[in-house]
Amino acid sequence: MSLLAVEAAYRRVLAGAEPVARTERLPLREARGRVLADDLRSRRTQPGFDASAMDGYAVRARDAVTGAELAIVGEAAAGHGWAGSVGPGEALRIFTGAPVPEGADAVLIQEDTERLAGSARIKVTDAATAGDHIRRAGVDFAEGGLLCPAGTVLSAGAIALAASGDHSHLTVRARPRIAILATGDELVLPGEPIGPHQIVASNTFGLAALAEQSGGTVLDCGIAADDEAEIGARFDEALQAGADVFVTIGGASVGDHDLVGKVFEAKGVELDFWKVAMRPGKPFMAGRKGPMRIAGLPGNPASSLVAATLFLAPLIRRLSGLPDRPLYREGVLADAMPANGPRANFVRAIVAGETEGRPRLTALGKQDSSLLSVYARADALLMRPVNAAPARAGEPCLYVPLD
Ligand SMILES: Nc1nc2c(c(=O)[nH]1)N[C@H]1C(S)=C(S)[C@@H](COP(=O)(O)OP(=O)(O)OC[C@H]3O[C@@H](n4cnc5c(N)ncnc54)[C@H](O)[C@@H]3O)O[C@H]1N2
Ligand code: MOO
Repeated sequence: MSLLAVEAAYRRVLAGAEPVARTERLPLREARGRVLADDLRSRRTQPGFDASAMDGYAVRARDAVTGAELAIVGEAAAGHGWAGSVGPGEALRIFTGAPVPEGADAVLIQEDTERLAGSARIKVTDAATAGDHIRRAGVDFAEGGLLCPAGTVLSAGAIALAASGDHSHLTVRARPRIAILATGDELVLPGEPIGPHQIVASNTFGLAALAEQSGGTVLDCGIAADDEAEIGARFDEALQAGADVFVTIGGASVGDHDLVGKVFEAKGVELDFWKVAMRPGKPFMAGRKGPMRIAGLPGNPASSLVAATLFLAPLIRRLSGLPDRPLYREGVLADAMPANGPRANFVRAIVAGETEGRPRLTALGKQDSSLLSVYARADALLMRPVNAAPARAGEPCLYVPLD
C-alpha cells in the first residue's frame, strides 16, 4: 500500500462523519462546552416588565424639566413594585431593576436631582427625556423566541442565556464513545510491578486526554498482549459496547508481532487506508466496521499523539458536533530548517513571540518519536512539507497547535 498524503488522509477520515444521533438531558451546571441538540426557545419574556436601568426617580418626562419640583409618592425596588400611578408633578423613588410604574415614562437618575431638605420633594437639576433609563419588557428576548440554534457550543454566555430563558436542563448531543486499546506484551500500567524489559503504557493516558478534550468519552479497553485472539476479543467488546471509534495503539507496523492489521482483516473491517506520508505517525490505519470507526495508531508515543492530533481529534470533534478547525495555521520560522524528505515532518516546536503578526515557531532539539519529554514541552507541530527545500529563518510555515 502506498503512502497517502496527510491532507488526503485528513479528508478521508472526516468524509461522511456526522455528529452522533444520541442526545442526553443535562442540568445547566453540567452543560458547559456541550453542543445543543435542538433549537432552544425561551419559556419567558425578559425583562417581563418595563424595568428601571438606574437608581433615581420614575417621572413623567413632560413634568421633569430643569428647575421643576416634584413630590415623592412612594418607592419601588427590585422585586418590589409600586402599585400606583405617577401623576402630574409626582415622582416615584425607584431603584435599578424595579418595575417602572404606570404613568411614568422616564427615569431621572438621582445625580440629576436635589433632595429638598425636610420634605418629600426633589428638584430636577437636569431634565429627563421620555424613555430615559427604561429597559422595555422583552428588550432582551420574548417568550417563544429563539435563544440559541441547535449546534450551539454552550459557552458561559449561552448557559446564562438559557438560565434566563428559564431552562434548568438542556438537551445536548451525547459524547461519542471512544474505545482505546493498548497492545503489546511489554506494557504495564503506571504504578504496577514492572519487569526488566517492560515499559509503562503511557499512550492510553495521553490519548484519553485528547479524546475528552475533543468532546469524546473514553471506554478504556486496557492492555492486550500481542495475541490475535486477545486483541480480537477486545475488538468485539468495543463493538458490543457501542463504541463510535475503536482506537488501537501499537502493532500497526510490519513486524512479526504487529497483529492489529491482521485482527482488523479477520473481523471484516473495511480498511480505508494504512500508512500516511508523515513523520512521526506513518503507520496510521483508518477504516470502519459497521457503525464503528477504526483508528489504528502507531505505538511510539510521539507517533500516536501526532497521528491522533491530526486525524482522531478532528474526527471526535465532528462526531461531537463541535465545529471543524482548520488543519493548519500560519506562522513563521524562528530558525533555518533543513530540507525535508518524502514524508511531511511534524516537528515538535514551541510558539514564542510574533513576526509581523504571525506566531514564530522554534523547533525543539531532539525529534525521536519515542521522546515524551520533548513532546510534553511542545505547544505546536511545525509542518515541514514533503520534499521541502531548506528554509531560512523568517520564512512562512504551517503548524498545528497543541492545546
Ligand atoms: N521495518 C520497519 N520497522 C518499522 C517501521 C517500518 O516502516 N518498517 N515503522 C516504524 C515506525 S515509523 C513506527 S511509528 C513504529 C510503529 O510501530 P507499531 O505501531 O507497530 O508499534 P509497536 O511496535 O507496537 O511499538 C513501537 C514502540 O512504542 C512502544 N509502545 C507501544 N505501545 C505503547 C503504549 N501504549 N505506551 C507507550 N509506549 C508504547 C513500544 O514499546 C515500542 O517501543 O514502527 C517502526 N518500525
Ligand atoms: O512514523 Mo514513526 O511514527 O516515524 O516513528
